[in-house]
Amino acid sequence: MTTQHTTGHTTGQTTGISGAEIRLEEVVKRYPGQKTAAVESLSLTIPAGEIVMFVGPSGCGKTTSLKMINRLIEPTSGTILIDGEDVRKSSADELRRKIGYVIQGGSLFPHMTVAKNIAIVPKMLGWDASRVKGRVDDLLDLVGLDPSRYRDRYPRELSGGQQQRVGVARGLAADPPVILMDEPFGAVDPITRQRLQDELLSIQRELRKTIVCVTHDIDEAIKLGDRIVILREGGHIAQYDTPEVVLASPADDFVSDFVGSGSTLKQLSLARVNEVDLRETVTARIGEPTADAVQRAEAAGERSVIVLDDRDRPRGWPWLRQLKGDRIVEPTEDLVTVDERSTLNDALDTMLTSSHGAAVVTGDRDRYIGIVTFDTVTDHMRLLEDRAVEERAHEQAAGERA
Ligand SMILES: Nc1ncnc2c1ncn2[C@@H]1O[C@H](COP(=O)(O)OP(=O)(O)OP(=O)(O)O)[C@@H](O)[C@H]1O
Repeated sequence: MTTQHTTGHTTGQTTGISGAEIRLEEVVKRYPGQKTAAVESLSLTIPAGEIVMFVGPSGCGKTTSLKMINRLIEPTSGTILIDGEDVRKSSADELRRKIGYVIQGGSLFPHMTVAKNIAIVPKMLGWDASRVKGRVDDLLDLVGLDPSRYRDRYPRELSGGQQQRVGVARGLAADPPVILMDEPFGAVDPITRQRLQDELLSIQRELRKTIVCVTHDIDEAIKLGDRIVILREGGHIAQYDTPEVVLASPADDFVSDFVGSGSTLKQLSLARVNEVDLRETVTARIGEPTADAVQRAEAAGERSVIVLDDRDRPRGWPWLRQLKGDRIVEPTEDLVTVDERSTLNDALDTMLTSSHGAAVVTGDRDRYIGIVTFDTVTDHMRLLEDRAVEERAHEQAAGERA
């Protein structure tokens, strides 16, 4: 699949970044009849290829700011530049090509199939039928839906999470350098939400778009954001920084109240699965004789095996006693995995739904890379707590000296 943006901008071509820089310069939005502006004067640079999360209390101007970028809302004054070009000078077609848009629930057209929903923008841009078809299948694959099973379904025949995946595919359809997302995962249950977030991180690792995403959820902002913009009323920036800095040194009381106390659990949201040691375990292939897999596992002292498909994707994690009745290894339906870029917090949630006290970890394109265990996470928590105690002692000693 083409991951490089090919419409003329040069940002990051050598580094694999396909996103474009976004600059807001003193952008103001005053709705008719409003006494105070919804956004008073917002200036901000969003680097190419990064995910920037907008958070803040209800009504602070997050959605207004986002929609001004693709001109769904016209700014009252100020300038917005994408890759140095003023969005006001772009035609509607150019904006569609440059900016994908994903909102809660995917907002799919109910009377159109999945394929038609995804193809809307490419068709508007005049792509020929075979290119559109190829693109739809690529995108379904990218968002983890088997094209042959899902392309001809209607939105009502999909779960909420699947609809949201199609919504993401539609946002990516014309390979735009910029994707805007408004509460994209707000309408799904926590486990699906976590999966969709993981998938977004995995897709982003591949595509390196510039993604601007509005959320109510500070944990989602910490997890997904390369940077977080915390807005207060009137679209004023309270802090704009990496999640690490926002958590470790909130700019003021407003930010620390909003972010919540720097508890160990919050710190677990900062640590990624790929930062701790993963454990190897025995794997088996779908279709191989069960006896072989059982023998390998028993020789290694394991009581279960991870079942992989022909593309190394985990498809089950049976106990050996469950396997013994079958002649060949079969997939099971209920395996929940975590992406290597997931937070330890998510891994912990996933483990709580598993009888193994561990979670299966996947990398690019959902390939199996190992397991993360409960003990590893609790060890890491202990390490963080020790560090925090040390830091407090250090600060106290410094205070006493002064
Ligand atoms: N079309 C409109 N006409 C008048 N006022 C509006 C309009 N849209 C939004 N506002 C007001 O502008 C301010 C910012 O709204 P906006 O939707 O951008 O906030 P938000 O931070 O996204 O809020 P939420 O988190 O509740 O979605 C609010 O005071 C809102 O009432």
